[in-house]
Amino acid sequence: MPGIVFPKDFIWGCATASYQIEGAFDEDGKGESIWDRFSHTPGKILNGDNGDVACDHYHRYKEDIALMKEIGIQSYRYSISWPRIFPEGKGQYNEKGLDFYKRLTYELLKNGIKPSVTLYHWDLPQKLQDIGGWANRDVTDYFVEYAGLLFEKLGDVVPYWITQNEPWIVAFLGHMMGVHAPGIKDLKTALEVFHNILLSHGKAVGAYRQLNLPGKIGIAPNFSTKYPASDKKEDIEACELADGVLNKWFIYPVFKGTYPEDVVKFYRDRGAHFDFPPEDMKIIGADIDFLAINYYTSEFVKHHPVNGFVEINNELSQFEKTEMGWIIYPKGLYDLLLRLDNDCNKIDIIISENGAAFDDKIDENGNINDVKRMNYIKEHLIQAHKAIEEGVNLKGYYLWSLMDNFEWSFGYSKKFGIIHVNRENLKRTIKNSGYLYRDIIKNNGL
Ligand SMILES: OC[C@H]1NNC[C@@H](O)[C@@H]1O
Repeated sequence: MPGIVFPKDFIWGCATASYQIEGAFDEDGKGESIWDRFSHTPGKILNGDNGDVACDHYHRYKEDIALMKEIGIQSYRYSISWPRIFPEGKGQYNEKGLDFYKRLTYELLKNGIKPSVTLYHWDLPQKLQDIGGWANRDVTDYFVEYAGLLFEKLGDVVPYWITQNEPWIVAFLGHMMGVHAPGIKDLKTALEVFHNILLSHGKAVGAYRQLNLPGKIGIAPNFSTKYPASDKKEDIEACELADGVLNKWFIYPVFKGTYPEDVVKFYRDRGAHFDFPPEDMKIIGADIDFLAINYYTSEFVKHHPVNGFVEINNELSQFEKTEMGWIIYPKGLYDLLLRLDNDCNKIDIIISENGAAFDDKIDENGNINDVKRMNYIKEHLIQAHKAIEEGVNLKGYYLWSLMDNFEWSFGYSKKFGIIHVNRENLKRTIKNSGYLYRDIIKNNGL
């Protein structure tokens, strides 16, 4: 493979999220989050794991930033824990909580690492869940109050802001499947939550614009590319529906001012319809500076007589899978990038998450030769580069994740890090994938 070189100003980053790495779940005035509540509820998380300590990043952030510097990370995507800032979700803010993020942000800047801040990565203050959570439209205004404080306190030094992480996961895993916090299982609630999260995003973008800040603001949906399992008409239609439920359900409201009609009908036919003021769509469609995409895998789709579609990756033995059971399908990233370039008016795109969980082995010398993760990274970067050559405005890549961390309902059993974290003593060890990433960054390519 001839040397692949990315554009000279391409951003090489890595990503984490507050609940997954910080720990200090009740320290310095932090309020309870819905993930504190969920992970403290017996039976919700594998092995009874929780984020009480996590990777103790709250206390070890300087050590972690030193590791980022050793690898050469140019930008660090982290999320802010809303209940650390507003323990009750609104009202009086917690100076000590804000101080942690000031210290973290300035330590990054001191080390020449660009901060990329995600305002919401799932840890809603429990007090807001107690009044309905994201299904309560008032929470969109409390989100703007929270975002506004951070814009005011950090907006002059943080160049990249992401309003919401994976609205679809929050809405459907948290409010329809019940496998994420707050553990609700109701389709209508999930649809209301999804809408309110997009509404909160649009309102926060509006607030950001009012302040004339020097940075850029976007949103980070999760996408996966859908392929029909056969060229049968019924499978092609099923694939269209699956693409609508996940991908179009985000793209249409944010970029086309409406929800996709076929999917609205799909939900209405299942007794779930939600109403909202039509002027919401203008707010949701606020102009953003970049689209941040989280891509891990793709799905092959078949017709299903009752549900309309079924995803059949579990039956596909021809693809290697990660520890999450997700097929490794790098071309899905290329196809997604070309599609988004077309559907989203050639907007600047950042890959805000891409990575893989594997069952890493530590050798007798304490080294971790995680070849599968190294191959995953290389293969996806090759596809990303192909998309750039096709004219896609891809501006950066944030690897998920900097370190092994709390993988939601799977607890600490699934490891995505390029840095290993010993669960006994929290010792950090850079894996061979971390050294590979160091070389990729140094060479600005493969
Ligand atoms: O499953 C891997 C990642 N996916 N996107 C959201 C993150 O919080 C997850 O750890």
